[in-house]
Amino acid sequence: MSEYLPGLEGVPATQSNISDLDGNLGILTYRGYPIEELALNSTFEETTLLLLDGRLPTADELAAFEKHLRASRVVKYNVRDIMKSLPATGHPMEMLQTAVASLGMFYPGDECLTGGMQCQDLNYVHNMSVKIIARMATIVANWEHVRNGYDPIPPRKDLNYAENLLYMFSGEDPDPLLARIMDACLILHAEHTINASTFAALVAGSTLASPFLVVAAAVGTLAGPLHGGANQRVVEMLKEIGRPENVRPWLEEQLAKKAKIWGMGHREYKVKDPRATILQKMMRELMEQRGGNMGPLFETALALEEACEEKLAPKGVYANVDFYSGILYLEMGIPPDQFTSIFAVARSAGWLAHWREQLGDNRIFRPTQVYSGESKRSYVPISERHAK
Ligand SMILES: CC(=O)SCCNC(=O)CCNC(=O)[C@H](O)C(C)(C)COP(=O)(O)OP(=O)(O)OC[C@H]1O[C@@H](n2cnc3c(N)ncnc32)[C@H](O)[C@@H]1OP(=O)(O)O
Ligand SMILES: O=C([O-])CC(=O)C(=O)O
Repeated sequence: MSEYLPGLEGVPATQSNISDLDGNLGILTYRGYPIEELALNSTFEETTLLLLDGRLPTADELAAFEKHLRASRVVKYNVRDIMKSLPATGHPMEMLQTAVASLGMFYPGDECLTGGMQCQDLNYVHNMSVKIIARMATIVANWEHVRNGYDPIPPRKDLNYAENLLYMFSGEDPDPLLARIMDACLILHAEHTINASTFAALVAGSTLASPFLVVAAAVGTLAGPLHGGANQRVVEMLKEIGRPENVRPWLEEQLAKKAKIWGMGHREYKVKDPRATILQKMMRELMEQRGGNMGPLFETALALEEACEEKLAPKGVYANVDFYSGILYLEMGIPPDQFTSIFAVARSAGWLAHWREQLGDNRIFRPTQVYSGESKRSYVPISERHAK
């Protein structure tokens, strides 16, 4: 019998050439390029094409891709009507999963199947990927207005992906610095090897489900607080702590209760997540640009990270990507329950790159289990059963 490893820790579930990480050194690369270089020099559009195609595009290729993305932003009014019918009190990730799945209903067909085999049509795979990645931002930003009883703000073709995302939230021309920070955030969140949501996407993709359902499966998986949903919890936690001087007694109490410290810990990293280092630096630079006052949330986060290092570093638990992202999103006017949706917008690039890779050499995911239930027994008529 094979050994059961809870959470599949250390079990290779796929072979991929999209991204790689070294959890002991805190190194993350997309297609071989260090994340620090991409965050500094690339754009979300260019990084997306890198993830999808495997190489950095030429200027012409990038321009054509950007044009295609810009032309694909509008969401059909039927999808907006579905969104309008959803309760405003629901979580934005539930709306996002519903809306992405419903998008697929407008593009029916069995293009994923070629004579019962996986899709070999790279044009179809690329076009569907562009459709989904472009519309993710529109759906997420539209929801902000729909749930507040307003008409959504239509996308603009003259703005890049990050600028347009911020514009669709606020209705105002985005601040160039905040737009550049959002662009870097999207790059940092675009891909991360075989995390839980990417695994969910692969499992769905391996059944030859449509790309809309692949992404819907991944959105649902990202939503949980042990994964992407942690970014919302981090800001709620920092607000609860309130001030840096409250950190230590609060932390003692949480650890005594064996409670989770949101934004801390990672299955793969045994050092600080390199993305958290970049996000923290961006937050510091933003605050310095604004006169040097770090603000209570950021100061509390810095104090909490320092206190956690004493208590949790011996277990290899350090800040992960979700620890500083939310504080940055707040500065951009994004409400906390939309933080994970912004993560999903970015990660759609990685999910679809993995979908394409999976289709290239597909075999359905069907692992085995270690059965731990009763051995064979005979059915008991209801009249002969007794409460225990
Ligand atoms: C984008 C992302 O998904 S990044 C991750 C976002 N998630 C979070 O921030 C939620 C908080 N973190 C966690 O729950 C975990 O660290 C996970 C889910 C990320 C990783 O889980 P696992 O790899 O299964 O680690 P596991 O839960 O076994 O933790 C190992 C040890 O570190 C401790 N630990 C791990 N994370 C934390 C934390 N955030 N707070 C307190 N203790 C922690 C565990 O209690 C455990 O201690 P023990 O050995 O004394 O029992
Ligand atoms: O890799 C993981 O398990 C979670 C993570 O950091 C991500 O998906 O970005």
